[in-house]
Amino acid sequence: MTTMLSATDLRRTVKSGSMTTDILHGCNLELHGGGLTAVVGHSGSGKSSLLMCLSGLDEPTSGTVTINGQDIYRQSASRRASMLRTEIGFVFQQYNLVPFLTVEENIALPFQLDRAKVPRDTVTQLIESFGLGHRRRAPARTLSGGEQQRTALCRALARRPGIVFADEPTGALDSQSTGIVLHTLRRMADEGQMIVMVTHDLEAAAFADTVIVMHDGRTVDTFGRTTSQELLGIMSGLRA
Ligand SMILES: Nc1ncnc2c1ncn2[C@@H]1O[C@H](COP(=O)(O)OP(=O)(O)OP(=O)(O)O)[C@@H](O)[C@H]1O
Repeated sequence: MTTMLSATDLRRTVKSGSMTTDILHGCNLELHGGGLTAVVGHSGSGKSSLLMCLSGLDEPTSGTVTINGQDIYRQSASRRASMLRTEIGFVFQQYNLVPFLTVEENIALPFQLDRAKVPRDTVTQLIESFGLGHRRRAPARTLSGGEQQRTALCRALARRPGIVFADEPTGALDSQSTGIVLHTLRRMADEGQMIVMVTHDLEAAAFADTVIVMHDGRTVDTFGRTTSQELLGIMSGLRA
């Protein structure tokens, strides 16, 4: 089954003392099937907040998020937890690796916690695709930031969840590693994996099938494949 993701009129308000801040106020999207989607927007426009709401990690104040027609915030806590484990993968800006486990062991860990068989061939293919073959037996605490980021991507993708959400997946990478990651994400999307990434890098967004533009807590536009130059023009038209 190809995964479908939709969000309708998502709003997220946070309260701190007597202060109320609307960080999302009107986000809508509809994505069908696999493919790579990029969420772009100026700093503070709400990209990471949107990703947290879409992925089931932060309940919106109002609005709905559906995955394959199921409203994820209207499920029981145990059902939502199970959806998070089986249907959704997330790569955070902090990579959340276990420092004393190796690259391979970190990727295998979610399977072991679920008492599931580790798909060794998939793990090996991912490690090679993301250029980590020479570091596979290195403990995570010895990895560079970019290597940690790529290990976290492998860990999320190894389970082949319906959707992988990634917050700035190339944020800590040099240009060579950025190229490896984007080409690998592009290939996986072509093979049917749905990937939704937040990025401030318009060159990275140009790899996506769909580009969602955020501004001031709202999704303001959606484009098909586009170039970084076109995106630069669109972004400069938005008030920073
Ligand atoms: N828990 C919170 N409490 C108060 N304000 C918050 C909270 N979370 C986010 N914000 C504010 O909401 C706005 C959107 O934040 P968010 O991190 O989603 O933006 P972003 O587009 O991902 O930014 P960046 O590109 O800089 O990472 C920012 O102004 C941020 O300071």
